[in-house]
Formats: sequence, structure tokens, C-alpha cells
Amino acid sequence: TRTSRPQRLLQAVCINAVRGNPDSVIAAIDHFCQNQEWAMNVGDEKGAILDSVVMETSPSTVLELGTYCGYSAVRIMRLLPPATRFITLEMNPDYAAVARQVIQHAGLQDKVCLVEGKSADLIPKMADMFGIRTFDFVFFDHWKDCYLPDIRLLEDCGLLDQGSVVLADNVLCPGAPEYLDYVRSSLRFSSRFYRSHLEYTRVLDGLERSEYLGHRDAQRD
Ligand SMILES: O=C(CSCCNC(=O)c1cc(-c2ccc(F)cc2)cc(O)c1O)c1ccc(O)c(O)c1
Ligand SMILES: [Mg+2]
Repeated sequence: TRTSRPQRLLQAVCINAVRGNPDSVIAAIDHFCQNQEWAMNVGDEKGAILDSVVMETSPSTVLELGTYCGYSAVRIMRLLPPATRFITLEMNPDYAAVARQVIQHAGLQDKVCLVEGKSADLIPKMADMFGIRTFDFVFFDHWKDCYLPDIRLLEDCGLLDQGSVVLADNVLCPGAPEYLDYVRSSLRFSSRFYRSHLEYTRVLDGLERSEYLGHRDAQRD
């Protein structure tokens, strides 16, 4: 049978990227998506914003929802020390299989814990499964209509601490309107929008950075 797009992306990484060099893996994927086939990686433009938010947060615990081919996992973990706890969830087993190989090609397999399953099922088990109390940084890049239920679930499970940062991809395209309304109206979050473009295109998109202010109640009316 024909190869899948993720498999063709992985092939481009194996051919064009230097083993153990995360920057060459990122460049190989961006080149593939710019010149061969579009794929839903956060990309180089939004990726640079992701890099800056990660560096200013310098988290010791990181959760990513939506691994896809591992592009953002490599982007994030190439910036952080080996002691960082990094957990990434992917519900699609075919994507997960490709992501494991991309992450391995980058030489980051010892720093990344990729878990297959649904975020709604796995988030409540984070503390028990991984001994993680709270996440300093969370990257949302999975199903867009799961952003709102999942940030509520993170709050309810006590997995966010004062100062925790949640960065959400695609808040304009494909869009996450209910999520934006929630984080922008909640007194428990301080949010700001980073204007950018849909990966490898000129379509408007952006990232929303929401900092958790602590366990308060009441909504801004
Ligand atoms: O793909 C999934 C769910 S996770 C991917 C979420 N990410 C996106 O959907 C996503 C989408 C776009 C985008 C796509 C088309 C456009 F025209 C414009 C934008 C861009 C992004 O940056 C994204 O992150 C999944 C598929 C099958 C399964 O069987 C399963 O189990 C899971
Ligand atoms: Mg995305």
C-alpha cells in the first residue's frame, strides 16, 4: 500500500537530517512541508514563538497534547536540559509510530515520554502514572474542540500551578473559539495572543498564551 504522509515526512528526515542533530531534523521537516507536502506541524514561524515562550518559561515539567510527527516535541526538548520531564500524548497510533522515529533521529528519545491514548483519559492519571504534581508548561496542539474541556480538566485535576503557562496552537485556524472565550474571560488566567500564520502558508493564525493565576473563583462578567 501507499505510504502515508507522516511516513513520507519521516523518510525526508532520515534522508536529509543529521542523526542526533535536532536543528537539522526541524529544518528537514520544514523543507519537506514547504517544498513537497504540507503537514500540520506548528512550523517555523509559529515555532519561533513557541521557542521564545518555552525559553522565557524554562519549565522543568512539560505536557504536550497532540504529538503528530514529533516536530514540536523536538523543538521544545532541544531547548531544555535532560532533567526536564516531558510528556507528549498522541491518540493516533500511526502518528505515534512516526513521531517515535523522528524523536529518535533527533537523539531526544531519552528526554521524551510519548504516551498513546486520549487526553481525556490520560490527564486524570498523570500524577499516578508519572509522579508529576503540576506542569510548568503545556502545549495544546491536538483536536481543537478538546482544548476547552482539557484545560478545565487540567485545572480540576490540580495539574496547573500559579505561573503555569498554557500555549495553544491554531486558535484562529482551524480555530478554537470557545477555548479563547474561556481563557480570555476567566479570572484564573492572564492571556495574550501571538499573531502569526498557519504553518507554511499566508493564512492568518496564531498562538494563545494563558498563564494560570491560581485557584480563584468567579468569572469576569
Ligand atoms: O489528527 C488527529 C487529532 S490530533 C491533530 C490535531 N491538529 C490539527 O487538527 C491541526 C489541523 C490544522 C489544519 C488542517 C487543515 C487546514 F486546512 C488548516 C489547518 C493545522 C494544525 O496546526 C493542527 O494542529 C487524529 C486524526 C486521526 C485519528 O484517527 C486520530 O485518532 C487523531
Ligand atoms: Mg497545530
